[in-house]
Amino acid sequence: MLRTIGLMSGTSLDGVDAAWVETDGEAIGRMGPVLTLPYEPALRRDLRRLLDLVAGAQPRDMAAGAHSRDVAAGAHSRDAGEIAEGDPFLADCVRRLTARHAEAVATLRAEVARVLGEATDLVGFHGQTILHRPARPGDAAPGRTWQVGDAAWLSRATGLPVAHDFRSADVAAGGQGAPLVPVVHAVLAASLPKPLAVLNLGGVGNVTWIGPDGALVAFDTGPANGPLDDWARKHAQTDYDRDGLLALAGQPDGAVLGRLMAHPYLAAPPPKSLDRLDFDRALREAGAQALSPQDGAATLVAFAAVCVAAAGRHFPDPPLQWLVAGGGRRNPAMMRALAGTLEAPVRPVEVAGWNGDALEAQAFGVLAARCWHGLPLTFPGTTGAPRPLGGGRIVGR
Ligand SMILES: Nc1ncnc2c1ncn2[C@@H]1O[C@H](COP(=O)(O)OP(=O)(O)OP(=O)(O)O)[C@@H](O)[C@H]1O
Ligand SMILES: CC(=O)N[C@H]1[C@@H]2OC[C@@H](O2)[C@@H](O)[C@@H]1O[C@H](C)C(=O)O
Repeated sequence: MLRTIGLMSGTSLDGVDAAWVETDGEAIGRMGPVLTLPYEPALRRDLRRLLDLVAGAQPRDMAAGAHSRDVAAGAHSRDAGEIAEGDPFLADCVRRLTARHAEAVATLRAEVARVLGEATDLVGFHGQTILHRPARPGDAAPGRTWQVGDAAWLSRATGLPVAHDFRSADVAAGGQGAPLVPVVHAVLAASLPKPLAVLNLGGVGNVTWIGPDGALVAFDTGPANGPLDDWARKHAQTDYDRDGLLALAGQPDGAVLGRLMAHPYLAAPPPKSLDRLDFDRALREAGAQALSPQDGAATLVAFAAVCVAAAGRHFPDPPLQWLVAGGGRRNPAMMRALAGTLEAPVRPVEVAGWNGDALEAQAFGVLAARCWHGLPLTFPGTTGAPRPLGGGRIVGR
């Protein structure tokens, strides 16, 4: 087995998660220490600005109707906006982001040596997604997904081989390029009763349905914490709605929620995936901005839960339970909304003995090992890949 460190910097832009995992890509041996290194506020702000700049003056965010129009017309904006490779602001963000990842690897390696007396063979480096525009059904042009981070620099800094660029081969083959973690959910859930739904509530939500025969259906559900974080930053001057206090003090607005629920993304069949900013325009057009801080937060939470319920309607069979990972499971308003909307029990992944904060980082350790061994990362049921597809590249092997 390979001794891996998986690194994930998610759409919440809050920091880098790192986890040590022993794996051959098909089975998981020991799970070692994990850690999160938060980004300093200036880096968070700059990454958030980078997303806006890359989306460009005419972001392909999905106002109600845009998804179906795209599907019908087979066209949406392909421009990568105002930032291109080599831009000095981008380069500076990448340098600071990669340095923080190197720090995470160094700190975790020291901890692994201390606690387990073990070394590390391979790093799985997701990088930071700054643009995600996979092809939609009917699109003639190929899609694009862009994760930034300097894998060669990280490899030199750590002296380890680094697997990276996990999504682009799938997108080039017509897949969605996301979600990638489902194959790892399936490994972890091997002994759990099926059908099972594993829900990740990050900036964006994604779900993996695992059938009794191991079949996978996975896709992004809709916005989860992303718009809520933006809302809390604007209306409560906090990075996120800690413990759901703002949302719990408000009421979802029926009219705004009704307009959001009509969004074509919810009814669109999988495969499907989202950019962090894809719903911003729809939220504005639905009138969310006019709500009070409390009602706005409650409405965003309710909408995230409605998106998850809509996702459940795309499963072949209802799940026996929903296991929830990601920061959203720490938000009592979110968990309450899910419990009120979904029919099966909703529980944090910790009930299965998993670590809901480290799951994605652990997954990128496993995906790095799969890349190393040439095993597929994506499947027709997960990203809509035309067949099981390998992905990722390794630097420093
Ligand atoms: N105590 C809490 N109360 C409310 N929300 C919380 C709490 N802890 C974390 N969160 C939410 O979880 C978010 C972070 O979640 P997570 O780390 O899973 O996201 P991510 O990995 O960056 O995103 P993605 O999975 O989309 O890539 C925070 O931005 C916040 O919205
Ligand atoms: C393009 C991209 O980075 N997508 C992320 C994002 O964050 C959550 C959701 O949207 C998910 O599809 C994906 O991440 C996880 C790790 C995945 O690929 O499984």
